Amino acid sequence: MADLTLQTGGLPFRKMHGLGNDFVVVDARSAPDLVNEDTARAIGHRSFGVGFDQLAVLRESDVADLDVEFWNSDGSKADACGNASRCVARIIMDETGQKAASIRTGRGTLQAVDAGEGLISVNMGQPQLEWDQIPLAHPVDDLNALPIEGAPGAAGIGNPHMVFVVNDAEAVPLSDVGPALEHHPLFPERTNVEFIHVIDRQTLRMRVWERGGMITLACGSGACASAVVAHRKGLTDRKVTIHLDGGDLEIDWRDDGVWMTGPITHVFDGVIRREFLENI
Ligand SMILES: N[C@@H](CCC[C@H](N)C(=O)O)C(=O)O
Repeated sequence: MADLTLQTGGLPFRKMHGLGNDFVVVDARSAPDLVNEDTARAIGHRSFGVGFDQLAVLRESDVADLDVEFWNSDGSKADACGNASRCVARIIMDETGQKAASIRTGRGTLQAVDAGEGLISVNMGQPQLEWDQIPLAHPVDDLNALPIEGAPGAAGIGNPHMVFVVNDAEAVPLSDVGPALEHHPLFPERTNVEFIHVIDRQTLRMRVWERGGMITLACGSGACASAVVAHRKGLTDRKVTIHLDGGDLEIDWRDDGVWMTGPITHVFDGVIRREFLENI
């Protein structure tokens, strides 16, 4: 049973998504702050719970507009979630009426801006390009060509990513190859796994197996890592459009960090019933 002191009838939440990468957002400024590994896993179950790719918990911050914590549906935590960061930025902008927002995550404090036409941009910071920052288990000769079949590249965006350049990302049997790659021993904290193919110097196609054990329709940090790896391999410019299963993200690796721009959707609000939470 979850350790709860629910004063009310349950746990209010927002359901949001960025390109089909979907989130339950719990605002712990006004709702019980009860998310832990067990509640995250239970709420995240698509048949027995609400279902999400990530859960975001919002808290008061003394350095940014909000502090945010991210959980995967397997109950693990993630320091970064690009698409959820864009959703949280929209919440802040709606609350404040401002066109900019700051969000403190495990990745650091991120800046986001309203890019107009329903788009939100967030600066995911400079990529982590040292083996122990990503982290890898040990140094490698070349971060752009890891000693793994297929010579993937690696980059950290606050979370680890392994990026394979392939001839046809559509043809990759993600659910067959994803689990073993997520748990590859070179990545002691597991890893997100992206497969990209180059359409032209400004355009990539990407599919993703996310750490946490799932295929998602989009991964913002994965799109940033893919853009960084493709550029470092000499395949693309610093600014690219990435076609994901759920739609397009624009990634621009600028002097001040990797900016990601795309749409977000607030789908509905709900309340998780007290009885459900008490029986986890
Ligand atoms: N979907 C996210 C990434 C979520 C975290 C990831 N599964 C991890 O464990 O690192 C995004 O939009 O960045």
